[in-house]
Amino acid sequence: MNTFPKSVRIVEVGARDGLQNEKTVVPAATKIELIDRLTACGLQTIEATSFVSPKWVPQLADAAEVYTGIHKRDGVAYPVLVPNEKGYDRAREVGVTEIAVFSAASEAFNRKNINASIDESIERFRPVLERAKADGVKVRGYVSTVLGCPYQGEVPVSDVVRVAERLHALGCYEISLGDTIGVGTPEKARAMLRAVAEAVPMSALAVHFHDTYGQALANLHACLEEGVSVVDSAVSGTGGCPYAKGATGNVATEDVAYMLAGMGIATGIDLDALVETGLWLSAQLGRATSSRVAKARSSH
Ligand SMILES: CC(=O)SCCNC(=O)CCNC(=O)[C@H](O)C(C)(C)COP(=O)(O)OP(=O)(O)OC[C@H]1O[C@@H](n2cnc3c(N)ncnc32)[C@H](O)[C@@H]1OP(=O)(O)O
Ligand SMILES: CC(=O)CC(=O)O
Repeated sequence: MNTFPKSVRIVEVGARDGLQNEKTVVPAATKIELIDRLTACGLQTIEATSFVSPKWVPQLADAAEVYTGIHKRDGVAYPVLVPNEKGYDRAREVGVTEIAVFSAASEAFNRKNINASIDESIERFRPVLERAKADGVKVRGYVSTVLGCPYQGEVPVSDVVRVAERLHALGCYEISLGDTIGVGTPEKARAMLRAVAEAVPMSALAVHFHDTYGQALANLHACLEEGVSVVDSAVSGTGGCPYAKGATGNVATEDVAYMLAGMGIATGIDLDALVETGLWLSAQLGRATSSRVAKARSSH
């Protein structure tokens, strides 16, 4: 007997994960239009940008301008990535009410990505979480490299569990488990999620699959069967991390929404509007969409 959820909340990460790895800097006005279009598609959570160092991720140096420019709809969350207190200060200056902190299950990746060990990153997040609690700001936590690391290779499941548990204990209301380089396969993803769910309640877990090896939808299906009900994805299948070479985009939101609709699982998303938004974005980026649903719908 499966335990598929009745509804799924999709966390749209295209404006952040999707655009952080672009070769050219996408203009702030385009980012703002993208987020406004995504809002109109019925998404409940739209990650807007990152308040990280512009030296490390110049593509998102316009975070304040983008966050200020978007037309926020009541009931829709617009979280942003924050790596440290400086990022928290910058985010709060423009009125951010939800943030995400991010660490990894692999030491090697964490060092490359945020110049810190896992322990150091958790200590860096501690004052951020304390201030967020006092300010009434919600905090999500990411664990990257949950199914493989570009530098270390295999990542023990016990390392994923440990970091997820620590972020949850620190006060993150939800932990997103990221297959940063898209190497996972369904039964490995299922086993990893089951192990984490023994330490952190399933209701506080999300999954985040990159599609490098074409396994993301299958991984997702296995995790939905385990009962996860929050899924990260990126419109048009954009995405990638500048510090995880070789990884391709996230699973496309259009493809996730189509699969979930076919399974009778509610998302609240207007698929036609989303496909249109993804095609608009790929035109802005000057390349074809990576969404199979968008390709199928635009070929006839
Ligand atoms: C899997 C994924 O997709 S994860 C998301 C993608 N990856 C990322 O976004 C990587 C983000 N990483 C970073 O921003 C960096 O590694 C940091 C900020 C976390 C740490 O970098 P470090 O160089 O060790 O930071 P450090 O504290 O020494 O500061 C260095 C400079 O950056 C500035 N800085 C640090 N944090 C921030 C911030 N949040 N916002 C703006 N500037 C910052 C400092 O002021 C300093 O500037 P200066 O050289 O002009 O004095
Ligand atoms: C922070 C993320 O974007 C998650 C990941 O891909 O590891």
